[in-house]
Amino acid sequence: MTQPFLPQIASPALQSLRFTVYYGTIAHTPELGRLEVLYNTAVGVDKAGQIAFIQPETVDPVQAATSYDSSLSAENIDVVDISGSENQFFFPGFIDTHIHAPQFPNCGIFGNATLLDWLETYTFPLESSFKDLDIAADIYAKVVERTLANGTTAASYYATIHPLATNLLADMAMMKGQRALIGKCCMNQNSPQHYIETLEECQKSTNQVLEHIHRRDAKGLLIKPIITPRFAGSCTEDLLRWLGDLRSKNDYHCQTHLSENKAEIEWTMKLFPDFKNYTDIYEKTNLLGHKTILAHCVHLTDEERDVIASHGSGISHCPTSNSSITSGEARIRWLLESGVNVSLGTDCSGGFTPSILSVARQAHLVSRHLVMKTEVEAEKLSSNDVLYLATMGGAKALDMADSLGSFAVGKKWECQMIDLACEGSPVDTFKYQEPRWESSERAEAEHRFQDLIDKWLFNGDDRNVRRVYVNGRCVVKK
Ligand SMILES: O=c1[nH]c(=O)c2nc[nH]c2[nH]1
Ligand SMILES: [Zn+2]
Repeated sequence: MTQPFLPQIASPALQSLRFTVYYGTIAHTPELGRLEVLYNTAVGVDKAGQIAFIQPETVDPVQAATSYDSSLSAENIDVVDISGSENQFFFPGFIDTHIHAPQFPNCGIFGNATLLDWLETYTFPLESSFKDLDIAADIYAKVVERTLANGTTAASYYATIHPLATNLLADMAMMKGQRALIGKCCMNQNSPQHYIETLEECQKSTNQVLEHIHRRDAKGLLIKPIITPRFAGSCTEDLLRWLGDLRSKNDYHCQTHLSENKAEIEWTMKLFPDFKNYTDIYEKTNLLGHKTILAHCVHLTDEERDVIASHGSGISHCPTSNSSITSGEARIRWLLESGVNVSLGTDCSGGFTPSILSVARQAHLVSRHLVMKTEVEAEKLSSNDVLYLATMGGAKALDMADSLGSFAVGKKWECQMIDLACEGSPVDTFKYQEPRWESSERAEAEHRFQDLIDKWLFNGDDRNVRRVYVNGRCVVKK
């Protein structure tokens, strides 16, 4: 069958690039709980958007570039210099591993609902309107713009059941320069009559979306498909098996919801009585792999956690959603300690905010609520823990830890330039708020910076995100 003509999209994240040196403070959380800050650092970024060198404590960024490669000179490189400001720094882009793009208009609208009635009352009516491509184009443009403006350089999106609207979401991410996994939502049972597919329709539309994304970005430079059964309750066993086999044959990413709410678990086990537990449904239908992202996981048993760990699947922790629709508190330390990788998801619109910074803040607070119940102090997550989940944790969940999540030679320059003292900044910084107890200048500087990071986490927002870089290119400039 000949394919219809597909016009090219010029993505700002794939435009040609000169060798660029970024110069100033860089900060990241390369390991759980550890903040590393490098001052007066020159980071060389090559034409492919990859980090070529990182040279801390440098006085001359051009010289750093020419000593890396003698064919470079001041004329053929660009320098972005933020070294003059104590309140500006580069930080890895946020990675949102669970977001429902079509639910964006409902952010903040959830009343007193809990999961199953929330789906019926708020979510399915909105999602079903995406058969209208004008509505889809409008909302998908906004969600990509809004998440990028909040420093989200990569996102794993759920779309709706509609293949054409899902293709539009892929195009929108590409056009605006956001790295994205795009999932056509699959559901063939327990859904409203006007918002459901048969098994055959779902197979056909899933293939239509896979084909579109492969044609749009054959090498997966920016966008990739992700197999997306909504959750067990909305899929028959034969659909789950078909999707599981598709996933494993092609080594595709996969995403779904797991163990979010107690009523949901009870209902799911009634629908699938031959399975041991909720996780077993996904394991037996071949949906668990190292590129599978499981959202929520609030009420897992030890046995389920171990099965997830054995498959290397990642978890998307969605604490704003879990608080809003009263699902519970996921035990993140318990998951991390068993070797399960955890990342963060906004889960718009179960979650009310498109900002991963806000979600990180909520993850920090929810861990304290857990401690108030369990009295196990070790369950508390630190600022550096939650920033790790927002960046490196996300990179691992997307199976992109080799290229995203922190600053290292060979990784992509995919980050945000944060300014805590920009005009209109919600963060107040005080000159006299100096560290009080340090024995060395370096320790003093590190504490001062940790304070700044904490203030950013708790008081910052998108106003502090001044530039966003994806694949080495600036895609947001405010
Ligand atoms: O947070 C959630 N959002 C959803 O859209 C959904 N669908 C099934 N389960 C879900 N959970
Ligand atoms: Zn969700």
